[in-house]
Amino acid sequence: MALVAGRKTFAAGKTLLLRAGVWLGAEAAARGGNGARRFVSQRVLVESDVTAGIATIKFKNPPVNSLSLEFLTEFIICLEKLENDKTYRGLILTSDCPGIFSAGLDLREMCGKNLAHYAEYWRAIQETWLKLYLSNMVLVAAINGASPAGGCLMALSSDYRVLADNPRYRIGLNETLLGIVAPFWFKDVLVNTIGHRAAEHALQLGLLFQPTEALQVGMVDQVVPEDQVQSTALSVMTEWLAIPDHARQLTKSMMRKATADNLIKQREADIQNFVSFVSRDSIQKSLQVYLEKLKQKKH
Ligand SMILES: CC/C=C\C/C=C\C/C=C\C/C=C/C(=O)SCCNC(=O)CCNC(=O)[C@H](O)C(C)(C)COP(=O)(O)OP(=O)(O)OC[C@H]1O[C@@H](n2cnc3c(N)ncnc32)[C@H](O)[C@@H]1OP(=O)(O)O
Repeated sequence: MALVAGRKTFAAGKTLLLRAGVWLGAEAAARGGNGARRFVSQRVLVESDVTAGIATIKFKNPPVNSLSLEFLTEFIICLEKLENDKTYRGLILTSDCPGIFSAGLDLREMCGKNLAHYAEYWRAIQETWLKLYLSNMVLVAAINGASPAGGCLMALSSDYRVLADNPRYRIGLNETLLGIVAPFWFKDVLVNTIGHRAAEHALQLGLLFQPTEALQVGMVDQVVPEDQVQSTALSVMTEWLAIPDHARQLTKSMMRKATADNLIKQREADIQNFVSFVSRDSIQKSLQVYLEKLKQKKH
């Protein structure tokens, strides 16, 4: 097992420092005789079935799988490894944290930090989304927990969404409830999924949908009993993998390219927008109040 601290080159010639020890010697991990491999990194678990060509990424960033910079760094590396390894044609995204798919962006990365940090963080968010949204693999989200904001975006960026039937597992882009605004590319992905009118309604009110509502509005494709989420994701994956890759990939690209290009052509401006927005005193105050409310909820 090799622990490395290095540099990861991102688009636009920028680099993201790998702060965390990240395990890159994945292939050396336990490799069963049945074609099963298990990659391990600190915050991202990758299990794979080589024979079927299917990998499963389990988010493992307790307590709530927030998208911290360290988590995103590991996640991007895992995604790249899978994308570049032609063994894998399908990827299931799910969570290792009971009851939470992902709490979305890590609010601590957006509070009380300097401008360079906000820029670095936002670039990692953009990179994660572009890699997910444009993946050549079939992506199925097995949503086994709450999925607000950035967590919802990860699910929406998949090709198919299976949500556990538990009223506590709400999903949606709730940014306005935090006093912030969903970026235009979050909005674009929501519009592509549920249509303009429903997206406008959901975004303005920051709606978090319960499973039956999410199914009704088209935010997820299937709602199943909690203990059937993984098996359903797997059988959906098998169906999708029956389609010839080249035809499916070109079709996916045809459907998604314009949305991704919209961000790609203005990545730097989008970073600057985020930095100037999030560093405003009023926004910092809103985020701090929201974080404080989350903390006090327990007491
Ligand atoms: C002009 C516009 C230009 C540019 C755009 C600008 C800005 C917009 C930018 C970005 C868009 C933002 C996207 C986001 O994703 S923001 C994050 C939104 N997420 C949420 O609202 C979820 C908040 N969390 C919850 O609702 C609950 O925690 C949850 C349902 C996920 C789980 O509930 P549970 O009861 O199981 O746990 P808690 O006790 O609430 O939490 C445990 C622990 O974790 C901390 N926590 C929770 N969520 C976050 C988070 N997102 N980031 C950081 N920390 C989080 C929580 O405070 C608790 O901490 P502690 O008390 O210390 O244990």
